[in-house]
Amino acid sequence: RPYPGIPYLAPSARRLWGDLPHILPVISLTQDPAKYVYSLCRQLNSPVIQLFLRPFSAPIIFVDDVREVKDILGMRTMEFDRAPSTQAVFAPFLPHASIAKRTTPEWRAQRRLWEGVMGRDFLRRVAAPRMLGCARELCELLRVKAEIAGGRPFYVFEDFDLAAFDVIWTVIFGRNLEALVTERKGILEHREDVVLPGSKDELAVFPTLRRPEIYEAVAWFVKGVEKTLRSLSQPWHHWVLRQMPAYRAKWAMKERLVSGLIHDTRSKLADLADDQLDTFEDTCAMDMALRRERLAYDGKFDARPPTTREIHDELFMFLVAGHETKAVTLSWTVKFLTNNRAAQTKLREDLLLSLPNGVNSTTEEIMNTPIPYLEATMEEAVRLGNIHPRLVRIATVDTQILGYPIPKGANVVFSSYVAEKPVDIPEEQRSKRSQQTKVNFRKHYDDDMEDFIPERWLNEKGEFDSHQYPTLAFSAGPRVCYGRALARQELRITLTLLILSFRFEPVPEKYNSMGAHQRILRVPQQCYVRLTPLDHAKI
Ligand code: HEM
Repeated sequence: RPYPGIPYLAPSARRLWGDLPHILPVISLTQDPAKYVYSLCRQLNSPVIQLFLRPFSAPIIFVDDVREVKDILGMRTMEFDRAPSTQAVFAPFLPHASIAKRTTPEWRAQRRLWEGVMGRDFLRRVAAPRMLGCARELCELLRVKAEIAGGRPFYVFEDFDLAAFDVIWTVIFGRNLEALVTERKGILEHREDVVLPGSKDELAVFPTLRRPEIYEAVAWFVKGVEKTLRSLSQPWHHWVLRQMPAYRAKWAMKERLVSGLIHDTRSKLADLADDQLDTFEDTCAMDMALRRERLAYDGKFDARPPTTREIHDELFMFLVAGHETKAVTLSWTVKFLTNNRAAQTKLREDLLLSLPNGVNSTTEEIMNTPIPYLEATMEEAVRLGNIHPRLVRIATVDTQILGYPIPKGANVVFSSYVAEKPVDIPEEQRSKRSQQTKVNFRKHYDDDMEDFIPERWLNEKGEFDSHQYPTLAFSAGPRVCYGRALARQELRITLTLLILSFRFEPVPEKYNSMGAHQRILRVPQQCYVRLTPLDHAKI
């Protein structure tokens, strides 16, 4: 039954399959499921609509208005919280991780243990050198592939994914997985198995190699989360999954590995006196969390110490949340730059001007040199890549959004895409705060928002200005993305090295779709590159 007072398509409310018959043609036309909802808001001329997506279930309320969404996520936290549907997706895989919990004092305490991990000192001192090392390895791998491909395009998403996993593994656990090095050696060993068609416009296909066991396990669990997300009965689907021998084997391996690493670190810290613990130089996120845990047990820290199970799941959550997000963002960035040659050239020129040591620049040089066009490119890629288009919440009280009544218990999906032309709303209909925060941004919309234009983030002096438009790609408020500083730093380092190491040449039209699949994230349907390695002496 529709919620009263919220617009919807009348035929959808009378049909078992609700809005699905409307959604499918739009997907085949736009190759992008998110587009249906944006267009329905315009069709119904309302920023708040309801959709019927599952038989015998309550409708889902959808809100598409950047200003109001930012205000609600940031300020109205007593009215909206983590939705049970999101909890149900993560709980079977990460039952004790903070991502699956409501915003309670217990959740806050759990988060507090990991506070320093996204702090500037840890990110610059510990994470940045490792990111630079992995970015160099990624370039080495791509150089080998480009040379073998001989000017043919090839699939690159898995290389980005492997690179992101290598980074998050070493940042979290302080050990080297060396997945990229192993992959490069494997490609060289199996060189004769690469399929090289006669035409340079056809794909070079590289053999699939064995990857580290933990990488394969995490990839398997991520697929499990995706399938659970799509299934009509999430508990039933997870029960089926748990019966599978593959699930049990991977779960047992993951349990052994992560528990072993926790145990080793606790033993390393066990002999340290309190003053030594205070000054101990952490070499990874696990060091930092377990050291803080020891101090907490010694009464030096005012939060309830999280349990070992919570620490275990939080570590695993970082592996899951912290690698595919970055690989997908990098994939979109590379696609945008491939199709915007002028932006790619300008970025390379600015990098060369700002970083005289080019690919040999240090992390300090890459991180501390202001390079406005690099910052603008990243912001624009994150905005337009739109990898997390929906933020799902439950209304915890009877409330309203833009004057539309929202009943307690309703599932509300907030759009985080800053590109659609806003539906006209009288200013007085907005919350007081959203009226006031309007001044925080120069603009909320331009007619070319569907285009990739890094310049939109530069002010008249040519400086990068993050307040040119609202941003929502990492969400907002207490449930804002926990890894955003890490993700931005890694994107900066990796993109710098990639653009200085390769020219991203145009890819044949049939391998250049800008369409997306909606999985947990909004993933490009195609992610191919055609690379010309750059000789720095000659650029
Ligand atoms: C460009 C890359 C990334 C993007 C665009 C992104 C985006 C997001 C968004 C939009 C959310 C909010 C979801 C919601 O409110 O429902 C989120 C949550 C989260 N992200 Fe990210 N993320 C990225 C990278 C990372 C990385 C690298 C990590 C970890 C190392 C991470 C860890 C998390 C965690 C733990 C949460 C859950 C926060 C909570 O408990 O509410 N993310 N991310």
